[in-house]
Amino acid sequence: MRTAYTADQIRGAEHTLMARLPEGTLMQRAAAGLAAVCADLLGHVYGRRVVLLVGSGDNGGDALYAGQRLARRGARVGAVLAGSKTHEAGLRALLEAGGRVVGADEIGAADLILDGLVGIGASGALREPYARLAEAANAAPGRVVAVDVPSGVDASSGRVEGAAVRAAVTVTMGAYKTGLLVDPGAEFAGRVELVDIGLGAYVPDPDVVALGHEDVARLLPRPGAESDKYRRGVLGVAAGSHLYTGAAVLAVGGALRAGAGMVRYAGAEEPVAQVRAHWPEAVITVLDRPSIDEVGRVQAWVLGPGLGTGERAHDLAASVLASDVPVLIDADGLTIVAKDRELLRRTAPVLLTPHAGELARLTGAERADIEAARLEHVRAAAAELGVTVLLKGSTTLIAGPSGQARVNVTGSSWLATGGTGDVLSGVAGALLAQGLSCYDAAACGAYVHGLAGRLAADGAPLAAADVATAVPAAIRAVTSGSAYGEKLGER
Ligand SMILES: NC(=O)C1=CN([C@@H]2O[C@H](COP(=O)(O)OP(=O)(O)OC[C@H]3O[C@@H](n4cnc5c(N)ncnc54)[C@H](O)[C@@H]3O)[C@@H](O)[C@H]2O)[C@@H](O)CC1
Ligand SMILES: [K+]
Repeated sequence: MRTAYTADQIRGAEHTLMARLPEGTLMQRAAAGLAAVCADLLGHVYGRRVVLLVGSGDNGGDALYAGQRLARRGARVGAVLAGSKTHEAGLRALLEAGGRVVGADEIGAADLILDGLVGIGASGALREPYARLAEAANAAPGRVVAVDVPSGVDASSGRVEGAAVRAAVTVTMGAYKTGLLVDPGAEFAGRVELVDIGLGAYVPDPDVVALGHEDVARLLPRPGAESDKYRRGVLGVAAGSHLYTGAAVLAVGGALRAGAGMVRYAGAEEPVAQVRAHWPEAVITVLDRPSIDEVGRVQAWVLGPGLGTGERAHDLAASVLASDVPVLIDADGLTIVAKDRELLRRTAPVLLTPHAGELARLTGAERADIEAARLEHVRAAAAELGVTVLLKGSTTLIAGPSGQARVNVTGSSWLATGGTGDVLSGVAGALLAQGLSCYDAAACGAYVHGLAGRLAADGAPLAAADVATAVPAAIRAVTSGSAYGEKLGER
């Protein structure tokens, strides 16, 4: 499990820890870790060109002391001093080790660029000359390593307003910052390396959590000796229409592959024919009227993929939501409840799985605003609607109604293709039917689905059906502890 924190949380913990240590200890620990990662990236250090972008705060101090360590090992280290002031002791240390102060024109010739412009002390968009230096680093051929946080990325939220450093690696001090895990910030951070500076015992409850293999393995339901198909969880799927038959096939496929004891599919004749052809395992009800009265007992429903948004779809949604079991609402189901919020008034749990555009329809926010501040918006929507919300995207976020939030780090850009969302609804729905809470079903579903996407893609394009096929392999990888695809920043 990775736990991440806001800048204020980190600052509080650092304050407590710093009071117990000789002055400068934490910065030396940070610099040592930073220099080690840089040396690793450089391969051999002697003679290599390193340019430090040094801001006016302690983030610049970290860069200067790391530069000192690299200079001692024979690197040619130059510092671009960007601020109105500079960490004096750090600069002295660098110069004594043979480093120099250089102009921004040297950025282009560097093998490695260390971004120490701003860290958790930043506020708002980068000012000049920082913004210009960030752009120069991005345009340069050398590897860019961000100190603590890529400058221009808000450490607490992942927001990026204006220019920001695009790092190959971010070396973060003491604990992960939320903005390194949440897009757009996560995209700028590249691979994230955590340096232990002894902060662990002093951090409060995390702002956001990213599950790992071991957490998901612990949460995933496993059939016991006494399990039969009913006890393993029966999922109802209300999806597909005469126009959109594929969504039904993919949702049912995802559910079957994710361990539902049984899937009851309820739909019109056209999607029924397709579901039957693909999944003889599914138990079918052809719906003559928009009601689930004739469908047998289920433990959870998936509602919405390819359902359409007309009157008939609305009435079917109302019938599903009138049941007393958890309901996952996706795609057209989201459009229906966005127009008729009353449908969400129910006592059994609800899990919504929108992308940013669908969330915009639900809450009335602008899509661009949601994309810019994804965590804030998913949390607000969950609190306002009193449900669990999974916001799809390059980093998928999950928020519960009382403010808890998780981020999924297994996603892959190959998953951005039609139909993968339908598979996800089936996977998460199957987990709901097996008794997981909405929050756990969403997080485990996203995790397994992301991993299945990586396995299916393996560096090449995939079709949504391939993701469903790869779900058992993903579950196997999780439960056997294989490290495949677990590293942050590998996307
Ligand atoms: N406090 C500690 O004990 C430790 C701090 N560490 C480092 O210190 C950093 C925090 O240092 P600081 O609190 O000094 O803050 P930063 O160095 O992150 O930034 C503060 C400085 O940046 C300027 N600034 C803020 N926003 C700006 C913007 N948008 N454009 C241009 N300039 C801007 C401010 O005027 C201020 O001078 C951490 O990110 C980490 O790198 C580490 O050394 C670990 C230990
Ligand atoms: K930085």
